[in-house]
Amino acid sequence: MEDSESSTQAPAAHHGISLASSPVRALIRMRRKIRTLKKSRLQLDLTTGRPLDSAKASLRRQISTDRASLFKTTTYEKQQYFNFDTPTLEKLALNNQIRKKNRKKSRHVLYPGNVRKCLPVEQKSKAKRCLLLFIAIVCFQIFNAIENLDDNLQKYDLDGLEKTLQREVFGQRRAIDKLMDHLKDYLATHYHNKPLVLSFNGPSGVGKSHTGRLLAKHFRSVMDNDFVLQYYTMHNCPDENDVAKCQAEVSGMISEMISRAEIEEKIPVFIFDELEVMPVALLDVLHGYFQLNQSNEYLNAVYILISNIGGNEITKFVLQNSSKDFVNVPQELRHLVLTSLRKQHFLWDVAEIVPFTLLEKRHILDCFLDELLREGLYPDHSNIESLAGQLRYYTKENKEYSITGCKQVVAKVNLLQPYT
Ligand SMILES: Nc1ncnc2c1ncn2[C@@H]1O[C@H](COP(=O)(O)OP(=O)(O)OP(=O)(O)O)[C@@H](O)[C@H]1O
Repeated sequence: MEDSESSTQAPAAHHGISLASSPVRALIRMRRKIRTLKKSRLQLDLTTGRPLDSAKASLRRQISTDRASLFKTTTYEKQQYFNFDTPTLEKLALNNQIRKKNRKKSRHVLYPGNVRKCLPVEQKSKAKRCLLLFIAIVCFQIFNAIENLDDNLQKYDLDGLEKTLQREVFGQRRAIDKLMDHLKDYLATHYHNKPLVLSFNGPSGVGKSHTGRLLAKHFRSVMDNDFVLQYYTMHNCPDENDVAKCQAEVSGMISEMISRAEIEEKIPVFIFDELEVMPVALLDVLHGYFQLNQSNEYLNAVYILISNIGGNEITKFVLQNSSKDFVNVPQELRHLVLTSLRKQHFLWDVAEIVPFTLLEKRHILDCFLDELLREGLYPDHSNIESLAGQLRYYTKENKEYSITGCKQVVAKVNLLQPYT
């Protein structure tokens, strides 16, 4: 009855299935076969009861075959029409391999297979260009600033000055180094927030005024004989009763020179010597120019204050530490000198101390040799030795330090008869 039912339904079903895909048709057939097999198995059971196992086995085989064919149709072979070909083991293995290969390949594929592979075209960024331009401008500005610093140092020929001082000032290497460091730092730029105030201190005859004279000569030569003031207290203001006049003179000279220097973008150099005898009223005037609350042009100036104040402290310190070789001026010595300077006036509070130390006998020999040559005399070594032997020395740790420095050298040489 079912058969007849299925045969009557077949055209309608067939019509529906024809629209469906082959896997659906395969499923329907499988269902039908299973039903038929079940039916025949039941019939056998009822009649003999024996071939149940073989019927089961054949049923399983049939189902697995159908499943395999179904799998093959849906997954492995893209056939247009379904068939009942049973796939062999080799075929299945081959299919597995193909599937694995396809999977592997699919992992690497980043581009569709039917188009050319090429890298995306890089877009030129405007921001990047602007950044590069900005970096170039900054580099140029830095380079320009460095060039300007060099320009300023060249303008004052500080290398030339250093060489002159090293050649003509004996036994004061540390003082010269310190002085040059300050000058190079300050004169590298034109605009400053404070004036440079340097104080030369040391015992008599060790080269403080000598160095001041060399500085004045140098800056006069590089600044067209202008913007350098040399002030000797005993010469320019010998009478204490004339202090008010001296004050007005000093103020006038400083202000006038600063105004002219500002127009030419130059830094004036003021050298004041013999400050140990300078009246306090005049020291007050100088102190006024070292203040920070002045108009800008007054902050661009170099002041050099020369005195033998603190000379005794330096002599004591050198004799006590004769065995030590200091690379820099010790802080302790600076403090000693500053203490005795403050007793005189507080204008040294803002000053950088440059201590000039005692000269050794070998430096005195250099002074004699230099002076003899200057005077056009024959530099006989035994003559120099005997002249240097006439001076007085402190003896400490096998070293001889001149008590009067090179101060008497000129006088001794002047007594010599010219060589004929
Ligand atoms: N270190 C030195 N190198 C070369 N020459 C020197 C040195 N010290 C002194 N002289 C010579 O001695 C002379 C006197 O020195 P200078 O006037 O510099 O002494 P000073 O240290 O200023 O002493 P004072 O405080 O007594 O004035 C100078 O003209 C110079 O010729």
